[in-house]
Amino acid sequence: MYLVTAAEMGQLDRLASSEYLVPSIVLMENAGLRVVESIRRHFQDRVKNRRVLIFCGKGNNGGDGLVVARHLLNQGAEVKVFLLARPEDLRGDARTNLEIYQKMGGRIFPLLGESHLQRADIALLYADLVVDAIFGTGFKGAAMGLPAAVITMINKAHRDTVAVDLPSGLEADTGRAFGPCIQATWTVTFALPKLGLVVEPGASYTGRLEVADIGIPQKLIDSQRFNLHLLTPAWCRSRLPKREASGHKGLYGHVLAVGGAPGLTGAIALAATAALRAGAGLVTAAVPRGVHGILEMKTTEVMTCPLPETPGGYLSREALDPILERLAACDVLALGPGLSRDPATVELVKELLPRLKAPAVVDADALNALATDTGILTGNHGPLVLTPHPGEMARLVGTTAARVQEDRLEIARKYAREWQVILLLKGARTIIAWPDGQAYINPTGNPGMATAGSGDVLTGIIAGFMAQGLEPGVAAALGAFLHGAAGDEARASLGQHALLAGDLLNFLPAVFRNLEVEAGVTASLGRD
Ligand SMILES: NC(=O)C1=CN([C@@H]2O[C@H](COP(=O)(O)OP(=O)(O)OC[C@H]3O[C@@H](n4cnc5c(N)ncnc54)[C@H](O)[C@@H]3O)[C@@H](O)[C@H]2O)[C@@H](O)CC1
Ligand SMILES: [K+]
Repeated sequence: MYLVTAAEMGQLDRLASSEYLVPSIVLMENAGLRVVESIRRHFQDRVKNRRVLIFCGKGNNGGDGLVVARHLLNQGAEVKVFLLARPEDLRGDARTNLEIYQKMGGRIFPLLGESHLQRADIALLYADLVVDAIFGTGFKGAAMGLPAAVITMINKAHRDTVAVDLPSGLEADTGRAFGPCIQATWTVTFALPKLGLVVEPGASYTGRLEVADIGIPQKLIDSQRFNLHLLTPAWCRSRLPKREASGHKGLYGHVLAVGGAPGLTGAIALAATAALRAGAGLVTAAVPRGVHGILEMKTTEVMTCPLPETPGGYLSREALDPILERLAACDVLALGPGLSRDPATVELVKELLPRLKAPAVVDADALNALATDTGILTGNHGPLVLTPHPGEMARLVGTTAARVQEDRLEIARKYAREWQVILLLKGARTIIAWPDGQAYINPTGNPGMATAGSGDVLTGIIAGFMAQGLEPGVAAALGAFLHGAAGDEARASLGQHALLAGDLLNFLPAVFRNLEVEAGVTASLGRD
């Protein structure tokens, strides 16, 4: 599903009216109606006598709020509209909707100064629901003065709150809030999700996200060349590798996982097992000779291969040829889990990568090895998926993790293009940037997954998908979604504090099953 900026959404709204002759007031009516339907679901269809407070700004977001007010009034709710503008300041469709509402006897309370706040504050004590229609995509910068005071007052009241299109105070394009911002219980956004709703901290202000169809012609949406996407269950389902009725393990690819070091065999065991869980037919884990026996004990379905090691037990430069030989019989390399930063191993990685023909997933200490010479990435190389966390990304590009976090999307996109790799930048709302400029944002996952070994599982899943023939970019996106979804399943059963990376392996089957059998999971996300 496309993710859009405020300007892109505005352009769609305008083209719907100018090219397809959909009157803008029809779009506003549809927007308001979708919010009313969502509110009805919230109240299990019992809206009569519900006390609903609707806070409206002077723009079209406020206009949507007035449509909501009219329909809820018709349906017997006790509606109060607090208007953060003088009625005569409203223009166009918003003004029309204000006038209709007033003609129906709807009540408007002005919120124009400090002296008006108290009435709203008291009403909030008794409210069953707050509708936030103060600012939408037209908002920029920080809420200050009276709107800031109103937003703070609403948040302090801790009432169920539905945000219309966006939580007020949030910037649609950045997901940042430079002043107070509505903490929504849920948000009904129109036509397509806005970027700021799905990246942090915006996603936390947004609450549960619903995407509502307001009648923008699908043909118009399809004709746009947006290059930012939100991963959805429907997208993932349609890209799951197929299993043939007559299939055998040779059909589903062979992953070679290279990594491991003394004290770090768990990482490679997790990655290798995850590749099998993702459906790879065969997985071989190749590790330093000294820890080979340990890996044999830890894993059952995984094949293992001992490699030359340094006196300290780390992979040595002599492992290069055996790895290349093994790889000739494999479809994909997963490089990095538990590899260590021993200088000999770093040299091995730097010699190995330029010689790869098979596609590879490069993670953990293999990324740290690359950080010592990113010339490998700017030169000729085979298909690569890099899976850095912000710290590893910072080392790769010579900056700090904080700077990477400030500009996650642009940094991921820039280096995916520059290095011609699939760049999966981990963190809350993982980004998967493709070299052609397309980028995907993953909505699954939770803080319980910030635990040792979680990244190794992701590496294995992606490699497992690549082994089954998926394009590296699709494998990375699908892998991120399923990995996060397994974490969400694990949290639902175990809570987030006790979650272990190994639990992700155990919950992956449920995630696959849900994707395979659950049609229509995306209903709440609208059209794909
Ligand atoms: N045809 C359309 O354009 C449609 C628009 N819709 C709604 O319209 C919204 C966009 O409407 P608008 O473009 O009128 O803008 P908004 O209603 O989002 O609000 C913009 C108003 O806030 C002011 N503002 C911006 N930043 C501010 C700040 N930091 N502090 C104080 N005031 C600030 C602006 O000057 C403007 O008056 C969407 O979010 C959506 O809810 C829907 O009705 C669907 C159709
Ligand atoms: K809003």
